[in-house]
Amino acid sequence: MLKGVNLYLIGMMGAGKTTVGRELAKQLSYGFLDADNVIEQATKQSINQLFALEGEAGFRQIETDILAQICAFTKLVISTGGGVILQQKNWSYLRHGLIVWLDVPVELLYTRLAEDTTRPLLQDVDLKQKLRSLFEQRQPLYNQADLRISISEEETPTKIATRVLEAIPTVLK
Ligand SMILES: Nc1ncnc2c1ncn2[C@@H]1O[C@H](COP(=O)(O)OP(=O)(O)O)[C@@H](O)[C@H]1O
Ligand SMILES: O=C(O)C1=C[C@@H](OP(=O)(O)O)[C@@H](O)[C@H](O)C1
Ligand SMILES: [Mg+2]
Repeated sequence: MLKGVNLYLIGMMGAGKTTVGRELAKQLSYGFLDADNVIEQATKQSINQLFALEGEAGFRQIETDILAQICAFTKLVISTGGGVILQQKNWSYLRHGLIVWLDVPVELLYTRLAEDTTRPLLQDVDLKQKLRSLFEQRQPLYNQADLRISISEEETPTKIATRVLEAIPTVLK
């Protein structure tokens, strides 16, 4: 159906990009890459360490460099980090493939991320407030995806992956 074209998952932290991406790759018989994971392997640093060492700006540069390399490959599901949409340049890489936005309400993100310590932007802040403000800033950018999958209440990753696959034919030219 996709003829080898890559599928890029975008959306807020906690939307399930990493979890659903793995499942989608299985269902599509595609390879799977999580961009944050590739960054961690390439730099031998955790995302937390990278933010501490390089700042967010340094992390964004690495993220762009990694995306530039990943997009040269085909037959991949790529789960991006939630902030990938912030850099205009990244869109030129994402547009090599089909871009799917997992749109999950802040309330649900909050319940998923309340105990999380792996996302530097969410530490030592009012979590709900921070998620709200990030969503407000980023929503217009996520909205540039080819496909939006709205997840209003908890569904299994398998179910969500199936919904994505069912929706893809509606946006293929
Ligand atoms: N469909 C789902 N149902 C229940 N929990 C989920 C679902 N998708 C993700 N999660 C959980 O939410 C958290 C964030 O998921 P993750 O895939 O890391 O999101 P992202 O990569 O978009 O930040 C994880 O603890 C994960 O297990
Ligand atoms: O939204 C963001 O700015 C970020 C999202 C994270 O990935 P997930 O979206 O997979 O949590 C990770 O790239 C980093 O902590 C920054
Ligand atoms: Mg992730």
